[in-house]
Amino acid sequence: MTARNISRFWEWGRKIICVGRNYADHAKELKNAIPTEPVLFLKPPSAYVREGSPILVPLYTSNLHHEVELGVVIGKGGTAIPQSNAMEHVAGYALCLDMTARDIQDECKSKGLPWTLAKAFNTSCPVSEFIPRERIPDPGNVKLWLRVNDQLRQSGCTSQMIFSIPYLISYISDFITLEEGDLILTGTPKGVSAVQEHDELQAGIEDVVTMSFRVDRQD
Ligand SMILES: CC(=O)CC(=O)C(=O)O
Ligand SMILES: [Mg+2]
Repeated sequence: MTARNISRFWEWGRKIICVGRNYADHAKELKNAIPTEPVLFLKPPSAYVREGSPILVPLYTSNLHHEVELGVVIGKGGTAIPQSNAMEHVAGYALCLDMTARDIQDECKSKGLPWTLAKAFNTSCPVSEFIPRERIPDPGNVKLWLRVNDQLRQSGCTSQMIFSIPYLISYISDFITLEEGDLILTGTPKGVSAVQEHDELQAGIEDVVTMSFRVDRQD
């Protein structure tokens, strides 16, 4: 059997675990309380989309938002991982978008319903190429940016995260066993806004990676 290559983790069919409200400035812009514990939700592997394929706007939303986030790719699985060992479980990183149907999320929030249709639809998780861990020696201090049609919309630094990457790995693994190939989205800084059909999204981790996606309406 051929060994699977972690650099194509999106093909493995593993979990995508997302952290919400991990930046105070973003929690404030959506008038959410600053969390005292990480807010978690999931996307299925069918959410992945790679450069060259479009982000599809679901037919049921009229307010699709971009959220640029640092993704952490798990290289070694585990349960109840101590914070002190957490970084040993990281194979690398990816730049990710947590595409969000904000109108549907608002409706779900007001009804006390889960965010699944707002967050987990097909193409809701655009990802960059795999970034080996050596290329980001300090993941707690990298700059993320996102432009829509060449206009800067998001610019933030992972130093603003409320919960650090080791804390998140440890916290998540207490409840959900982490497996090799899982991806953790670590939350978005402020500046989220709506995208439309035919928009061009560009995002980057300063000095490390850039990626581009076009937005299309679903047939
Ligand atoms: C309010 C949200 O959509 C939470 C989220 O995904 C985030 O990144 O923050
Ligand atoms: Mg998010």
